[in-house]
Amino acid sequence: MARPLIQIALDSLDFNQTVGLADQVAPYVDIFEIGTPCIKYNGVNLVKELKQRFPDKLLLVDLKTMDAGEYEAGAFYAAGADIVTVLGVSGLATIGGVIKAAKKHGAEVQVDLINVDDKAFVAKESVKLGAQIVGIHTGLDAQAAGQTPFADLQDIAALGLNVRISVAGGIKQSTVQQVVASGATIIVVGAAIYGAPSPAEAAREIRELVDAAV
Ligand SMILES: O=C(CO)[C@H](O)[C@H](O)COP(=O)(O)O
Repeated sequence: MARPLIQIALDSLDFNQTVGLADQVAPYVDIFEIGTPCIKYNGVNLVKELKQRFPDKLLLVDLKTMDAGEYEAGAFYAAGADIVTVLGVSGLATIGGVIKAAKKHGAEVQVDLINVDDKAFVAKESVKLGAQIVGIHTGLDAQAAGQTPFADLQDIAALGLNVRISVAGGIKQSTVQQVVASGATIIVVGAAIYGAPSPAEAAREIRELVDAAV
């Protein structure tokens, strides 16, 4: 099994706090995710700053695009994004537009299955269109209502699609090995790292647990 990648969700609105957190956890993570509220607040300048400071990290911009896929995503790929997210609920035309923009920049696309009813259908069609990653995602509001991503992860992994599977939604030390065993190859962690007394220590623990699970 290839070593799963760890993605830190940088979900603060504050530019300097975001860069500071990235700096603290950099030794333990593979992907910096600029979270949706953060990218809306800070825009392309933050993409450029993180790319310049951390050229060896993958940079995911969590646009959660809903329309105008090629146009919206293009600017973020041009600024340095390696991966941009598009919503599965947006429809295949929008997903296809983001894939077109990604191809122009030699970059990748993650289709976020958050709130998609027929996740298997959208995952299969996204792979046919050329998406490299599908995201199983229980959002922050759904987490607050008690939902988790675990059952959906198992269902999508069981399809055996030729695609990387990302999982997000309250993943923490006690669940990280379970999601690796279920087939996730990108493990997204936000609050369990940035909300910890020592984010660097929390990220180090997650790294050790993920590596031990392979
Ligand atoms: O994309 C997000 C919310 O829409 C979050 O960044 C993602 O859920 C990861 O954060 P956490 O680990 O705190 O759930």
